[in-house]
Amino acid sequence: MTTDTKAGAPFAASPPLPESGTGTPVPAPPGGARDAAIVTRGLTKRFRGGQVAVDSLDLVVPRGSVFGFLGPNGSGKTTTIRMLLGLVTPTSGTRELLGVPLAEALPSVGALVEGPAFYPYLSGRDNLLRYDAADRTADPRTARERVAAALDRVGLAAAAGKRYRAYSLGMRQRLAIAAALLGPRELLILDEPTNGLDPQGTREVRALIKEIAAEGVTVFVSSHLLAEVEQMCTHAAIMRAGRLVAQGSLAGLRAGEVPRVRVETPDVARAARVLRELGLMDVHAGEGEVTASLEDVAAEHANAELVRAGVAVRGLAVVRPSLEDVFVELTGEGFDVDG
Ligand SMILES: Nc1ncnc2c1ncn2[C@@H]1O[C@H](COP(=O)(O)OP(=O)(O)OP(=O)(O)O)[C@@H](O)[C@H]1O
Repeated sequence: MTTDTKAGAPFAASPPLPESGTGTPVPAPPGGARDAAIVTRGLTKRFRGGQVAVDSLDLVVPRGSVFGFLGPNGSGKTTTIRMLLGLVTPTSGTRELLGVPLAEALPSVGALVEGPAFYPYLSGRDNLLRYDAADRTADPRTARERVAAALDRVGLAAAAGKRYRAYSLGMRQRLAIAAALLGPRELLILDEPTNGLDPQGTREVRALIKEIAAEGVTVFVSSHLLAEVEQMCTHAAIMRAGRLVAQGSLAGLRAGEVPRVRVETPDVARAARVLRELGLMDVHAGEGEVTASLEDVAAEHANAELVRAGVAVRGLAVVRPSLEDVFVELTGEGFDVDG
């Protein structure tokens, strides 16, 4: 996904046109899908060359969640998002947004897929006015109010009259999100919204996503950054090579992983022996520290036993599993991106 200026390019693509509908609404599967903002069933996209970009995807995105759609580059995130928005026709399977057929839902869905191309010499406000004018469902008489509200919502009210080219990367991306928020939205779908941003811009966009979610909008956001999803999201789905590896709340995803204890000590050999004797598993003795899987042993009990055995404990910490641990556990592979 890119969000950049294409000087002289024709004005940005208008908001996605509704498809003719997806047929019968998908019946709610068990597990709260009735309250879902997005439900897909067997959603599949096979491109003409035979490449299966998305393979039988069953996704349930709870309303009110900030849902991280996580996967390495090429794992099928953008293709899924394009299918959700009716920009790509699925080869098979169904998708339902906001509990109604796609055409009905799309006016309540804001999206940032390929970032809109803004004119560098126009102000943020004028760019949004042009963007709004391209939406044939929007009432031109209320365009100014809509644009002002969207700019205010992303914190650009004070910079509304500034030319786009003077905007920082973060401001540019916030303007793109403002474009997705021109109407009243229940669901916001963002494809890699922090991609290509500097650290400041990334912080701005992450903070904005949290604010929008706090107002009750469900946010579905794709990312190839594990750390980003951990910081920003309440729920996540993990994709790998077009397939869904896992989905759920972050707490639920991590729950299958046993926490580890890390003991800082000069007596690594003795500490490792004590921990093994206590029943801790997967004990690793390193330079000045021992780590082990806690299993059912309470950390304070392990600490007391170490001290009783005469181990000099300099520090002891319980390390909660990360999403990366979950990913590695599920796939046997590392997540091939940096944080
Ligand atoms: N129009 C297309 N024709 C053929 N293959 C495609 C097309 N679009 C995507 N693909 C392939 O489908 C797979 C999934 O791509 P997709 O862009 O959905 O992944 P992604 O997770 O969004 O990755 P990225 O973050 O790199 O865009 C990739 O192997 C890609 O090369």
